This record gives sequence, C-alpha cells and structure tokens, in this order.
Amino acid sequence: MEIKVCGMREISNMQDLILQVSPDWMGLIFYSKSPRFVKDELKGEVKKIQVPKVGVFVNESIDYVLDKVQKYDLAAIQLHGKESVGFVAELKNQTTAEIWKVVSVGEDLNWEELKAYVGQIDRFLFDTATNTHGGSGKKFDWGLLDSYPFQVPFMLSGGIDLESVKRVKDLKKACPQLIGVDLNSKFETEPGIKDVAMLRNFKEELLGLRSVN
Ligand SMILES: O=C(O)c1ccccc1N[C@@H]1O[C@H](COP(=O)(O)O)[C@@H](O)[C@H]1O
Repeated sequence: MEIKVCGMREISNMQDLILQVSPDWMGLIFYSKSPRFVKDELKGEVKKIQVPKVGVFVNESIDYVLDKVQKYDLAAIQLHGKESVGFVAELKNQTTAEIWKVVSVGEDLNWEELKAYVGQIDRFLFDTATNTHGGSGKKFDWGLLDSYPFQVPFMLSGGIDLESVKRVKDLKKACPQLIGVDLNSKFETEPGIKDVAMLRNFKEELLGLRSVN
C-alpha cells in the first residue's frame, strides 16, 4: 500500500519526512487559499527533494498546472476541483506526469458520472466533500467504496488518522484497487507542518511492522 504525505511547506520538515518515513509520494498544495500553500520561493529547494512529488490543484488553468510541473519536477498532478474530462484530456496531451482525479464524496457516489474519466486518468482519489475543497480532516462513508466498479486504482483520503489503520486494511481486502492512502491534517502540529514520528507510526502499523493497539 502506497503512502502519500500531503501539504508539506517547509524544507526541513520535508527532509525529516524523507529520512524517517520515506513516503511513496509527497504532496504540495498549489491552491492559494489553503494554509498549506507552497510559495514559489521554495521551488529550487523543493525540486532537489528526492521523492516523487504530487501537485494539488483546484480549478486552475492548464498553463498554471504545467508551470508548476516544470518548476517543481512533479511526477503527478492531483486535480482537486471540478475539472472536466475535456480538461483532463487536454492536460494529458501536454505532460507525462500522472493525472489523479479527485472525487469529492458527499452522501452518495454516482459511478456513471466517473466513467468518462476512466482511460484518461492514472488513478482516482476519494476525499470528503467540503467548502474548502480539501484538508478538512473529515471522513466520508468509506462503505460507499465497496461497490467501486472500475479497474483503475484509487487512493483513499479525508481525515485519515493513526486510528484508521485497521479500517484501511479492511477496505483494502474488500477493494483490491485501493492502492494507497493520502495523509494530511491529522498528522500536523500546525497546518502544513507534519508530525514525522506520528507518520512513521502510521506507516509501521499499516505495513505490519508493529501491532495496532
Ligand atoms: O490540505 C489542503 O489545504 C487542501 C486544500 C485544497 C485542496 C486539497 C487540500 N488537501 C487535500 O485534502 C485531502 C484530505 O486531507 P485531510 O486528511 O482531510 O486533511 C488530501 O487529499 C489532501 O491532498
């Protein structure tokens, strides 16, 4: 199971994370209203960080996204707004970075609406629907994913915390397409600053390197 740690915005915190947790992905928020927004003055240092980086975007233009892909050497683009299939197709034509489409989940899930993205994206990412678009720390009803109908892999997100490990493992048994988890606000000392020890504990429990209490 892959681990993405999202919303990093300080170089020393990123370096600690890489050394102690070695996540599969590190997420950078390029949404200016977020308290985890990454300022371009960091681009030189961030580019040197040796872990695949995911840029998180909310309803931005193709040019804005491509500019960040180039400046930060992004391996994946997480589209966290209402980006259409047409937008995704246009973006896909202009980059080799992976494209992850976020599905904001409310009371239910309409699989028909997602069908058109299949074949255009590399993975779905399911997060809780909120006014702030993301980083809410709130979980949705993960049981809705039991009927996931596609082969394309997906990530789980939204309020995942240290106590979620068992439920994540159970969901993986029910849905083998679950490829990873996205960890964010539940592992912070303040917005954008991660508690690296807590993240390490999560990883060890998830991978079965220590037992869940
Ligand atoms: O974290 C943010 O500030 C943010 C802002 C706008 C869009 C996405 C954002 N983060 C993403 O939100 C989810 C869930 O985070 P949480 O665990 O509920 O705090 C995660 O995918 C982040 O990439």
